[in-house]
Amino acid sequence: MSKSKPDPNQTLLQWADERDVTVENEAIEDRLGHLQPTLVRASAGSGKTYQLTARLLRILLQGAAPETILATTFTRKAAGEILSRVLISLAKAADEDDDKALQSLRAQVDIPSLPRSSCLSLLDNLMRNIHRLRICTLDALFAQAARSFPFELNLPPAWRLTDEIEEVWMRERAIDQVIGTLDRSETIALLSMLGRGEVKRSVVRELIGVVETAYSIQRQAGEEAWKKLSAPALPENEVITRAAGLLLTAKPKQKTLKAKLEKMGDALQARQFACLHGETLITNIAKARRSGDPVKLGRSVFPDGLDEAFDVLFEIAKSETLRLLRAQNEATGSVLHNYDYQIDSLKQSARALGFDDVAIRLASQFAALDEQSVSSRMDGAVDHLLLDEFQDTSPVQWQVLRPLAIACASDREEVNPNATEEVRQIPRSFFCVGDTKQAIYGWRGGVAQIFDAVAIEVPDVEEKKQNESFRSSPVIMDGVNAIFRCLSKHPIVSHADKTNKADRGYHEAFAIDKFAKDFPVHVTARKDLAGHVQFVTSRKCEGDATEKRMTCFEDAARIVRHINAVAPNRSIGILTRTNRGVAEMILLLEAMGVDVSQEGGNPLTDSAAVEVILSALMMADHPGDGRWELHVSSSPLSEQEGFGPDFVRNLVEERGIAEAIESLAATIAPVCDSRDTIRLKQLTRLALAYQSNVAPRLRDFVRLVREKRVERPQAAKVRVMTVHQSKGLEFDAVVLPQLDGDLVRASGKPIAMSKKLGSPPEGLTRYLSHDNWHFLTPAWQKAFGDATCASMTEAMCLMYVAMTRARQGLYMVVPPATKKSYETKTAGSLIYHAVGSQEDPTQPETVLWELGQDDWYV
Ligand SMILES: Nc1ncnc2c1ncn2[C@@H]1O[C@H](COP(=O)(O)OP(=O)(O)OP(=O)(O)O)[C@@H](O)[C@H]1O
Repeated sequence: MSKSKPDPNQTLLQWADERDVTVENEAIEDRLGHLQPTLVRASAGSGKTYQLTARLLRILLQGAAPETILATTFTRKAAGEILSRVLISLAKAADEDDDKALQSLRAQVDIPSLPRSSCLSLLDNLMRNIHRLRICTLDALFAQAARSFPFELNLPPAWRLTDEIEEVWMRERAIDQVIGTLDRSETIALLSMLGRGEVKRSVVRELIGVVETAYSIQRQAGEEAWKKLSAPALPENEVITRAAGLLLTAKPKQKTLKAKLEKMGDALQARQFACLHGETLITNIAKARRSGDPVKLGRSVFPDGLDEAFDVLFEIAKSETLRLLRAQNEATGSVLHNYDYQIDSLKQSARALGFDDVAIRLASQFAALDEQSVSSRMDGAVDHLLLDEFQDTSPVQWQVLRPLAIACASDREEVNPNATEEVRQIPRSFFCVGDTKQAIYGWRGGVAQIFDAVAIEVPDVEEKKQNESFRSSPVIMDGVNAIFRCLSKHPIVSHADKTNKADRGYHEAFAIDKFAKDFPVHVTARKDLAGHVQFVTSRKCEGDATEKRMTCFEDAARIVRHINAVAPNRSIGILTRTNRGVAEMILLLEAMGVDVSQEGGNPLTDSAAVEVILSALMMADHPGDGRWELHVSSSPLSEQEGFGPDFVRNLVEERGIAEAIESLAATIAPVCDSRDTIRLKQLTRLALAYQSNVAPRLRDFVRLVREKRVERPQAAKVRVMTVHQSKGLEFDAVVLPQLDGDLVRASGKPIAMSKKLGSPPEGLTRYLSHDNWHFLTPAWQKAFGDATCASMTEAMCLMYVAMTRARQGLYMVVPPATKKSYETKTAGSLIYHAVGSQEDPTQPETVLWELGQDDWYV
């Protein structure tokens, strides 16, 4: 029977189904052959999601069953975006009236003869099996995988996942329990060790700091890793006495030298070494030993005969510094060990686990399993693995994914031995895409070099590069190239001491230089688009850093208001470094009358109506506290008969939190505007979800509402967010008002020493300020240097992500520099030197650099 025309008795889908199986699939398969394992290193806007979607569609068009495909990405939003792109492309291509869509799908999947009927039948198949197609975040995948290994992972029966609020709550309880295990003298000793000899913070704050920064890495490395950094013993007693004598009897001509030697000699004689911490003379001794020059103080050279005493001084300072660091490390390890026990017991008894818990348990389990067993137990066989945003994958996550990746990339000639009968036997495949220039989640454990691990560990991977943007105009690309390819012009790089690896500056310079040298020339397919790049100083401001920031924000807000007024349909993204910056910017824009929304949303407490309801709940929970009653008394709620703490408590007890809130909201609704009404509805929805908790308490719900961000249903054209939140998004114009903070800020994170990338660290230490790095062994100096390099690289990545969100307009506002040389370690200064601006950066309201035309939006 001819398959060229539909049988009137068949549905179009049945006809298409049959056609596919007999004719077109053969054509498609012939055309596709085996899919080579592929690793795509792609620049911003070059269509990573587009390519991943193309690969996914090709696999599906080849006839693979949806359940054999696993695609992962970084956020739920991105996962939703991929799925909707798959469905929309198919739906449009299946539409008989849309020839253009079919052509563009053919181009996307690289099958010029792709019949429309195949799109229709695949769409139909997918719609019926949508639940089988796994496009998810790594977190979701791991949670799902953990369900296949409940015994091996020692999971409590009927376990569930925690949310971020519950995690914080459990952490606080576990810290309380840790403190409960210590008596007063132990607490003081612990605090002193954690604070390296000083008690600066309360025990709770100190422990929260330790847990936040170090718990996750200790879980991978184990407590023993904190003992790897050793402290040398003090020189022998008589050696110290002799050195003290040499220092005290020396006769330099200059008074300053004499005073310094006496101070040092006295300290040695009295065995009081505390004054050696941060002592310039020690730094100068280290410098002289490196260069071979004599030891100096300022410009004055010490007399001969003191070298032995200087070496002893240095050794004492080294021993003291490393001894305190070692004690701090051991205290950190032991307190985290205690914390681990407490949090684990809490989670076991609540039968709850966080995403990190799941990933760590899986990683240790998977390390012991072979590829086939992992693949077969991952909730059904995975034949096709597609990894998006790969640069943000952590070493722990890669440990879990590696066996699957290797299984999918190997044996491509063979079909999966675990595949069921019904599943079409399609050769397996592996695809991975990401951009190391966008690795901005180092703090979560993401390591851009993981990318290189894929190239080495996955067999036969074909590497591809993609640096053509489908997003940005030529002007934006020229701007991005001009900045990032010339970063090394900054004095941080050109003046760096390239001989001193114990110097933080050396590693920072190295990172910037490498980023610039590795930066590929970006080109664009959007040659038709106009564009404008402008780098300006703000108005003059004599105030402190906060006032200077606010002046930049105000000037940035004016740029936004102008573009929004003349081109209201253009999308504008204002990207800040901090959450605080987001809140400040929103207030400013709202005060200027600009309709603005926040990415990720605000807590619902941005609505006065929600605040009133929360006060009513708090009033019921704390009847003795008059604040809540006072707040509620000025609202329509108080006009209800019998309204008071008992009224609300009874309402909640009888009808549950969600219904009680709905009822209270109904009373307020008549005086609410549409924005408040939407927020009230969202509050009710939040209460409905919260109600399913085991023991819902009013005050915990109020806390949840105050912390949880809820997006407005419709984003405004002007959106404010942090650079981190802007990842994956694009705007017609991007405004960057916060380019003057330190590029790298102290994170307090421990430093890890690892032999092999992706394997757990062998040694851990708390941070040591950079002027003490000369006391470290070369191996530890390297570990500190690598961490510095990683932080600086991440700062470059943040700049890159921010600038490449722009399609056509890019506006950067910095405060006027304090010196003409503008040699600060800030993004603004880097840009200034990279583009070779000849303008005076100390002048306010000055265009330091500009490309393109300012009427791009007409
Ligand atoms: N080959 C292509 N042909 C036409 N348009 C494309 C192509 N690839 C991507 N695009 C379009 O270019 C824009 C950027 O694509 P996409 O979001 O996939 O980039 P990306 O590489 O994921 O970007 P980023 O990493 O910066 O988030 C999108 O609007 C997309 O539809």
